[in-house]
Amino acid sequence: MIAVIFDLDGTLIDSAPDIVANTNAVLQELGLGVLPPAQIKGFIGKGVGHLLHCVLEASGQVPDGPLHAPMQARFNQRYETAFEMTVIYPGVVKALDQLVEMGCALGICTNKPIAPTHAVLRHLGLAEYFPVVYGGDSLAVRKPDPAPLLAAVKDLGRDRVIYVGDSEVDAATADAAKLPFLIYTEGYRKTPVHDLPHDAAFNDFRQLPGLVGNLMKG
Ligand SMILES: O=C(O)COP(=O)(O)O
Ligand SMILES: [Mg+2]
Repeated sequence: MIAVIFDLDGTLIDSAPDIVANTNAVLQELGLGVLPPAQIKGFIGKGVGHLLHCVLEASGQVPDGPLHAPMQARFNQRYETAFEMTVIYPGVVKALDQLVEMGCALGICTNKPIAPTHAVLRHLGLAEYFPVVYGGDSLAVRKPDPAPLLAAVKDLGRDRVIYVGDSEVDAATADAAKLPFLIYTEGYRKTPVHDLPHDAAFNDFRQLPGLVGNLMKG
């Protein structure tokens, strides 16, 4: 039997508008100027610590200097309710229902911290699909280290597993975990798809159950 494990930001949900707003609100609280949304969006993918490192650097501050810890505390405080603008990508719910009907077990492995991950899944009505959820702070290491993904694989207890994500980090994580990888091309990736290791690419969630079905057969 098969398990399908998903990345979250840029894969199942478009959360960038809230991450951008949260970042700029914190920058303003600290008396720093706001950054362009596209620039902040480019920093998503390696967890909050890395995002704020890049934001401080782009703001002309020392990336891991004295502002980093207070900024992270403020960001995390807001993060658990920062989902007003976050939406599920089109076709995701139907695809998840179809995967469940096909007998797949579903999980999440994201670099978003676990508290806002659970909060946004509940808020969007997605929580019940995922008995196994690993966040960026669930273990001592995060993606691209394969450990959280491999822990999710172990918890789901299926003999075949596919990882689905949108980014360079997800491709590297699946590669390190030696798992088949499906890449959703409408998320926050910066690298051309053909430069990333992947088994198949899709731009519409209506394609996903068929791609999973093909990998199950192969
Ligand atoms: O929080 C991040 O940096 C990205 O989260 P993701 O792993 O769900 O894409
Ligand atoms: Mg992502």
